[in-house]
Amino acid sequence: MCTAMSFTVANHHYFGRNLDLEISYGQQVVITPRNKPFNFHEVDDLNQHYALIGVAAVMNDYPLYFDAANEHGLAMGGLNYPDNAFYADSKAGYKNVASFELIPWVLGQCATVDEAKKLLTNVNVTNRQFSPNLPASPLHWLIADQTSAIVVESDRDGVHVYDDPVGVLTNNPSFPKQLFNLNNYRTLSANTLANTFSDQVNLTDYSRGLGTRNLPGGMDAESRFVRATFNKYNANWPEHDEIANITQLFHVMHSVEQQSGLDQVATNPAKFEYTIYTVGYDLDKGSLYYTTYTNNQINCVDMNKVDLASQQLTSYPFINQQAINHVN
Ligand SMILES: C[C@H](CCC(=O)NCCS(=O)(=O)O)[C@H]1CC[C@H]2[C@@H]3[C@H](O)C[C@@H]4C[C@H](O)CC[C@]4(C)[C@H]3C[C@H](O)[C@]12C
Repeated sequence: MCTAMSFTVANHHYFGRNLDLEISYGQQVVITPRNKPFNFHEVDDLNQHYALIGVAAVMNDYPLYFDAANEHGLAMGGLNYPDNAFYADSKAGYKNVASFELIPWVLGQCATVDEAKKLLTNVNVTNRQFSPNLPASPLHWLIADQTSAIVVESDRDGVHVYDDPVGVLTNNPSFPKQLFNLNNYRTLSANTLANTFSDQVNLTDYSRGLGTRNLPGGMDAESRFVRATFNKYNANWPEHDEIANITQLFHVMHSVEQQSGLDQVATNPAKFEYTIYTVGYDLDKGSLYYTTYTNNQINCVDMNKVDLASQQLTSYPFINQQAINHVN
């Protein structure tokens, strides 16, 4: 499972993502500069494009992005959508883009969600594999800029592009069902509540936080969708303090993280999914902040510190070593 969300705090814009999985693909933080060509199989190559920063597995010098943001503050993440995602063969008259090409194709040439929506009209997400040992993954995608968000789902009946008014995405079921399910939680509250049970029954407010008692705590994707959305909208944001905002963003993302041991992998019962990494993109500055499961310290990679006019990928392996601050 995974969780992604966009945040806007006063005039600061962020995009967060947890990658929950039991295996690693050797992913790193990867910056693709403007002149490193993106070659696609059926749509036009992008020889010059917007620069990207994100998390990717680099195979044959090709960045297979899990999530990324471009220099204009458009961000995108691919999240598991098993049993629902359907990728078709190439179809005449469509923009045929393989699932693994979608992130560079969109972020390479769109600066905003509106531009992405236009580009995505008439797209057909194809079932082409990157290589024989990397079959296409069943994904859906969250795309967000500083002001809005959309979700892209390629189902059996075609590609859907939904407005995402809450800027959150997890996994199954499909996005419209996740959004509708929020209605079931409309009485959740971060406030101290009155007794609406009955004025004939004496019920006391015996503990702080009772308004969140029915906030779902599960690892499942529906629970995380509700929890992530509630926590995002109710978190106090310091607004003008960048470090405090980043810190709060990580608190929200970690409120839906998967602790190892809680989510068994059905096909491999000895394994458990866990939050391998959490990223928080500063969409205004082009910085990527991250923590990993074994390193709670927030690390930062700034895309503007590399030569964005070059042609070479720059990769930074995740720092997984826990940094304990020994005080005596
Ligand atoms: C599985 C990952 C999503 C995390 C998630 O939702 N896990 C839940 C697993 S489960 O439902 O609970 O079983 C996704 C996110 C990005 C994906 C990767 C990226 O799409 C990049 C390439 C794309 C290639 O087609 C396949 C390998 C791959 C390297 C993908 C492997 C895998 O599908 C990743 C890592």
